[in-house]
Amino acid sequence: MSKIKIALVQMHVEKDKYKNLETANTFIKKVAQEGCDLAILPEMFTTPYKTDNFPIYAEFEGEDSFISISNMAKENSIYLVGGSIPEKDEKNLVYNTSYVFDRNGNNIGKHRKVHLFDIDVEGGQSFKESDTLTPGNNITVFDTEFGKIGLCICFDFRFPELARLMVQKGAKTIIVPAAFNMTTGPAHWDLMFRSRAIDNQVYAIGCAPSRDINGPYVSYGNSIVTTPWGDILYKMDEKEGYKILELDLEYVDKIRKELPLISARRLDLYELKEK
Ligand SMILES: NC(=O)CC(=O)C(=O)O
Repeated sequence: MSKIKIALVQMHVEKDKYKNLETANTFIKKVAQEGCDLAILPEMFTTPYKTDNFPIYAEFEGEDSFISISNMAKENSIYLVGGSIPEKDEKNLVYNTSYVFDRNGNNIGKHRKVHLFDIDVEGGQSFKESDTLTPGNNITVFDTEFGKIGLCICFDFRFPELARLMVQKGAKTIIVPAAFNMTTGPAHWDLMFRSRAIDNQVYAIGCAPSRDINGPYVSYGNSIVTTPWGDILYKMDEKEGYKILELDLEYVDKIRKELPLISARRLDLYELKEK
């Protein structure tokens, strides 16, 4: 299967977790009816993006949000990258976790954000995920009938090594539930997606919450798809909405053949390894 219809769901996130799950459900039904194969929700779509909220909204794997995302996939017979949600473990450590479900609602992927978003930009955005979150330790690639897809969360995508390791594991597409802000978004969002796409000759897909200027963290929005050639195939604005796009995965092979980068690496001189 070389063509995949993906949907970006740039939803509004509010305080009520169950209202957020309902909003996601409404969008997922709609994009499935319009023929989408795989839908993507934003980073931390069950809670306003605020460190204090994460432990309060956190759930064990298999609890309400997990079940609800799995049901959305199953009832609509689509692959679903469930943005991310705060997940807690038996030691009460909290992670920023993305779950992926197949068309039968089976959990086929899980990524815990590996690089925590700790920044302090003078005159701009400050944030410290490590106040309440613990980083994950895995590089994540999941399998579909459309081939292998890499998955990471927002700040993770700033680290070129991680994207390259996903590609070394076979990814031709990389999906990134994300939430840039009004300091880093205008400066780096497009550039980061285009850079990772060119470096790795992949489709790079970012899905963000819509912008809420009254929220504790103002999301940049602008959910995006960049091509293996580095073009922006599509970019949303800041408002709530969705977009379905067809991606041709043979285009990845074409670009990799015409402009060989992955195959032309000097592995006798340097090497990147997963530990
Ligand atoms: N929210 C993030 O993890 C990252 C982000 O906003 C940025 O890198 O900028």
